[in-house]
Amino acid sequence: MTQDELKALVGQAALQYVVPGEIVGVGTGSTVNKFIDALASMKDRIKGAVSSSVASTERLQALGIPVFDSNAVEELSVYIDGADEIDGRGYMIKGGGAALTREKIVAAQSRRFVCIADESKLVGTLGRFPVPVEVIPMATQRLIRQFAAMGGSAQVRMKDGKALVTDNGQSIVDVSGLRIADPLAFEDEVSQWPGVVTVGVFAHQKAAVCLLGTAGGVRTIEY
Ligand SMILES: O=C[C@H](O)[C@H](O)[C@H](O)COP(=O)(O)O
Repeated sequence: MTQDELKALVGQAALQYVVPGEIVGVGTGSTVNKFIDALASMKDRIKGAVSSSVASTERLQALGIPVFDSNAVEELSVYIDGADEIDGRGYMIKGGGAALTREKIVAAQSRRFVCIADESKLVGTLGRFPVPVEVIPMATQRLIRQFAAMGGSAQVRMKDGKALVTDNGQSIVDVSGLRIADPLAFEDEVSQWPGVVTVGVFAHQKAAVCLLGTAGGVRTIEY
């Protein structure tokens, strides 16, 4: 099976976690796009979605799925999203699609995070994928130096020759060369640095379940 087929497989499998009659939290990315397409088949049985990005909102609305503001909803039963890496404890790196801040917000208002990923995303220790960090642009260079001091190499993410601008009007730095043995401590530390909006390590908002797409089918991992 191709990676795209594995993504479609887990996108479809995630439907079993959607609670009929409720609003579902929806992440961002190529795997979630498969989930959104599958969700269209049950759009008449759900109230709608809270979305984590402009891109997902547009896709949901194009399929006729109502999108609610996160402030209009107190708690969601389930949040479904992909990951750039997930480890054996359900800790993740996210933000390869630059949507990490809104993803963390919607994950935080959800009781259960269901991660959908193809098997290439499963790692022993987080850090092979450069950690995305959303930052306030005026803090970028100082933060790059702070990451260097902890052994990382941070680069501003570019798009069309300019610093990428997130849905929230901020920048992203991608930090490579880190080995994140203690994701909770890493998230806690970096989140406190002035100028950091969101660090793309999801330890406090970790996955409760991972639906992993493998050549042998969907493997369900509960944490
Ligand atoms: O910002 C993007 C998100 O964190 C995505 O969930 C993550 O990058 C995985 O995306 P994909 O399913 O495209 O690999």
